[in-house]
Order: sequence, then structure tokens, then C-alpha cells
Amino acid sequence: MTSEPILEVENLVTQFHTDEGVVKAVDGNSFSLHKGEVLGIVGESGSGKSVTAMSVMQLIDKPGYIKAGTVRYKGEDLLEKSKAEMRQIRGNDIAMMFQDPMTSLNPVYTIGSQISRVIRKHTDASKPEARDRTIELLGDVGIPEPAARVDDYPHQFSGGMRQRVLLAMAISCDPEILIADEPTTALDVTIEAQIFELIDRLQEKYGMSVILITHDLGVVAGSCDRVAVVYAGRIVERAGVEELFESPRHPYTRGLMRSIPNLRSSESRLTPIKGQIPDLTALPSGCSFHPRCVHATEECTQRDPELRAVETNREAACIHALGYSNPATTRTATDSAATDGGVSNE
Ligand SMILES: Nc1ncnc2c1ncn2[C@@H]1O[C@H](COP(=O)(O)OP(=O)(O)OP(=O)(O)O)[C@@H](O)[C@H]1O
Repeated sequence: MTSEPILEVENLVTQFHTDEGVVKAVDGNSFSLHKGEVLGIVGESGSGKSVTAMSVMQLIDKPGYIKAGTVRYKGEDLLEKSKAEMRQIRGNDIAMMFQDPMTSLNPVYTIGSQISRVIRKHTDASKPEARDRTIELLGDVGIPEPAARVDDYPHQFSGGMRQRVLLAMAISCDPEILIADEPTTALDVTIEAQIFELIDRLQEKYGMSVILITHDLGVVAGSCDRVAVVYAGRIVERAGVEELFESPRHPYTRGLMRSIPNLRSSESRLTPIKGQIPDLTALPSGCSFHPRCVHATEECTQRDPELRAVETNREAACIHALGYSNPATTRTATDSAATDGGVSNE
């Protein structure tokens, strides 16, 4: 990508002070998003994906707080904006679609009135104009007979249709960025595929940039341009989607790939990653992933690896990462792996 990033997150640290200790939910992460790009943030449950999105939107409430970092949108740091300014930016510029449509839609209002209200809050549209736009949006997101359904209540829609309504609401003010946080968690796979197709289509139609948050690398493969893989609050690998699937460099990314069905036709066995994501109040010493890593060495228990470039368009936070390189394509990387204590290909 050569254009200026529309969103630049640098060294973001978000924590929660709890009775059990300080939860390091996002621990120094940086990433950028370019115009028209779809960035996937992927990782297991509890790895800090939602907290990253909520930090960008400035929706972190006590006991949480953003301890450090910058979130630059079109060059301006959102962390320095007032509450009123952020209210304008949310919806108008950056819209977020949450996991569960039932908690995001109010059951006592018609879906039309809920979408129209958002439009009227952010634009000077009149009531009839907002209603017309709402019907158009419902059509855009694939609700059949939108003019007839606009006065229905959320419970009159199926789960997939409610998710479409949320998408209509999120794009109603033509945002520059759409953050979709596990938008299909509660849906079956056919409906899930339809929602991702829809997001793709709308992203092109409206020229939006999208951050897609998911625990499912399969989703990433189908929809994203670039990917940030997160583990225990840290980005452990960042790459273009093709590079990532061609040769994942972090053992965690490899583990995630082995646990997805149908992703690699040559691998018929599914192998879940052993163990669990650590308690974010008491991270293991050294590399947080070392207790679950089949390649961990003594050094991994002591050294906390930084995210570093392993080749163009590719970074990984693993002291052995270079050892995963394909010798045919990245000779230099493989050579240096030898001096870096690198492990050989599996
Ligand atoms: N309000 C809160 N108070 C205390 N801890 C919190 C709070 N919100 C989130 N956390 C903690 O922050 C960490 C990251 O949570 P987050 O929801 O971002 O994970 P996630 O990767 O989005 O998981 P999921 O896919 O299940 O949503 C977790 O350990 C979670 O318990």
C-alpha cells in the first residue's frame, strides 16, 4: 500500500484494574489501515481483539483505561478528542458493528426508527428523507421488500437479518471505517458466508476501509487484505493475507491454521492448539506463547520477543520466526535464522 494510512494505531496499551490484578488486554500494539483496505485482527477468545476496537472508538470504561499510545485518524489523535468530538466521529467517520445484534438493537423500537434516528443524529436529513434513506439501506443489505419491513420490530427478523440491519445502521452515515467485531458469531455457516459477502460488496460500493475482528482464520482468508494475529494482548504476526497463508512465521499462527477445517486441502487432520491463552494479569515470563509452543527453547522462557520484520510486508514476534522461512524464497532470512537460534521447518 502506498497511500497514507487512514488509521494509525501506535503502541496502544489498554488495561483493566481488577481485584485479581491488572489485565493487560492490549499491550503495546501498532497497526495501520489504508483507504479501501480490509484488515483482519485474528486470535483466540480473550486475546484483546474487542478491547483494541473499543480503544480505537474510545469506548473503554472503568475499570479499564488507555494507558499509552496514539490512535491517529486522518492524522489526528483520537485519544485527544473530547467526548463530544468522539460522538461525532463515531458513526460519521468510524462505525462499529458489534457481536450480538440483540443487544445492539432496541426491542421496543422498529428497526426503521432506529436506523432513521442514527441518520438524523449525524446529518441534517428530514424525517421523510431519513426514512427513504433507511429503506434504501435495507435494500442495500439484502432485506427483501424493505419498504414493507421498515416498520417491523427486531424480533420479527431472523438472526442473519438482524445482523444485516446492524450493518445498515453502521453504514448509514457513510463512514470511512467500519469495524466489524465478530459479526457472525451467533450465525450458522451459510448465513455467516452471506454476511461476509455482503460486507465485501458494501466495502467496495462505499469505498470503506474495514477492520474485521474474528477468531476464525478461514474468514480472514476470504475477506482480508492484511492480517494482524494477536495472542494474549500482543500482535505476534502481521502480514499480507497471501503471505500469511503461504508461510505463517509465528508458531501461534501455524497452530491457528492447523485448527481450521478445509483451509489446506493437503492437511486432513485438525489439531487444536494445546493449552489455553494465559491469564492476562499474570503473563508467563519471556514469550507469552512459550508454554503452548512446540518449538519453545530455554531462551523463549526468558526473552520477550519484539515484533520485527522478517521480510517485506511481514513481521513476527518470535525469536525462531525466521526458521520457518521457506529456504527457496527467503535465503537471507533462513541464513540469519541459524545465528538466531532458529528452528528448522517442521
Ligand atoms: N470490563 C472489563 N473488565 C475487566 N477485564 C476486561 C473487561 N473487558 C475486557 N476485559 C479483559 O480483557 C481481555 C481481552 O478481552 P477481549 O474482549 O478484547 O478479547 P477478545 O479477543 O475480543 O475475545 P472474544 O473473541 O471472546 O470477544 C480479556 O482478558 C478480558 O477478560
